[in-house]
Amino acid sequence: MKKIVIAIDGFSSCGKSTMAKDLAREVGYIYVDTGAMYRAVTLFAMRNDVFDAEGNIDETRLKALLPDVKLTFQLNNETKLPEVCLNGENVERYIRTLEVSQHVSPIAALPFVREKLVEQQQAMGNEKGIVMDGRDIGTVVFPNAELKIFVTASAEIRAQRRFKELETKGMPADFDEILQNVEQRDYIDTHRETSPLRQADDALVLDNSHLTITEQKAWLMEKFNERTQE
Ligand SMILES: Nc1ncnc2c1ncn2[C@@H]1O[C@H](COP(=O)(O)OP(=O)(O)O)[C@@H](O)[C@H]1O
Ligand SMILES: Nc1ccn([C@@H]2O[C@H](COP(=O)(O)OP(=O)(O)O)[C@@H](O)[C@H]2O)c(=O)n1
Repeated sequence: MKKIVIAIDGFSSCGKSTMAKDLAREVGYIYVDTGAMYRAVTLFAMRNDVFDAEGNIDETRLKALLPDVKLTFQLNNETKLPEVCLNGENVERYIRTLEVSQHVSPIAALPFVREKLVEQQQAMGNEKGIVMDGRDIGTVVFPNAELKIFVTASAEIRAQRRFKELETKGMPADFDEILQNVEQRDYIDTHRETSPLRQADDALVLDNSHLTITEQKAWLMEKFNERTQE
């Protein structure tokens, strides 16, 4: 069967990585969470005094430090999923906090940050057989991807899903704060100048507001089978 590239984009917290991971596991493809890469750079910026007390970014400082940032992925033996490492340190458990979520979109809007990460993402897709999720995968990273999905769901439903997830992970947060963060990131991600979040013209749209994880998995599997058998 021919190997393809699958690009999954969409709004924050709508289930992109859940779908992407499920499919990759099922068909034996590599899964890449590009949001984790932007989150890791954000964690690096937070640890290295790139933000001032008001949350403004010292771009000159970040630009100077960025060549020292090395992102790699390490397979978790239990979950069999790749986890992001920042200069060799597995930072998976630090990058999903609300604090990182509150700083990530302005960092991801910086062209010099995107340039570095997009280059690494494109190199990972050279051999195909990859499922990548993010905001600009079908539009910028892999404009020729054989299968492009654009996922969406209402902001309230997305915030509820994230709320439940943080609670389960033992990182409880305020629902209104999560909702505000989801809406704020959607705004920044869709309005930034470089590679804004938008649906690729040839993407299939999935509103999964009222789909279960099992239903969305089956939907994606069907699309995958169609594309690989064409
Ligand atoms: N269809 C669905 N119904 C209910 N919860 C879902 C669904 N899809 C994903 N989730 C849950 O929503 C949360 C966010 O999903 P995730 O895949 O991390 O979203 P994204 O990658 O788009 O940010 C996770 O806790 C996940 O288990
Ligand atoms: N390809 C990508 C992936 C993420 N991002 C940025 O990184 C942030 C975090 O991405 P994520 O996928 O982890 O976000 P969630 O939807 O999982 O909360 C997004 O809000 C975007 O600002 C991006 O700009 N481009």
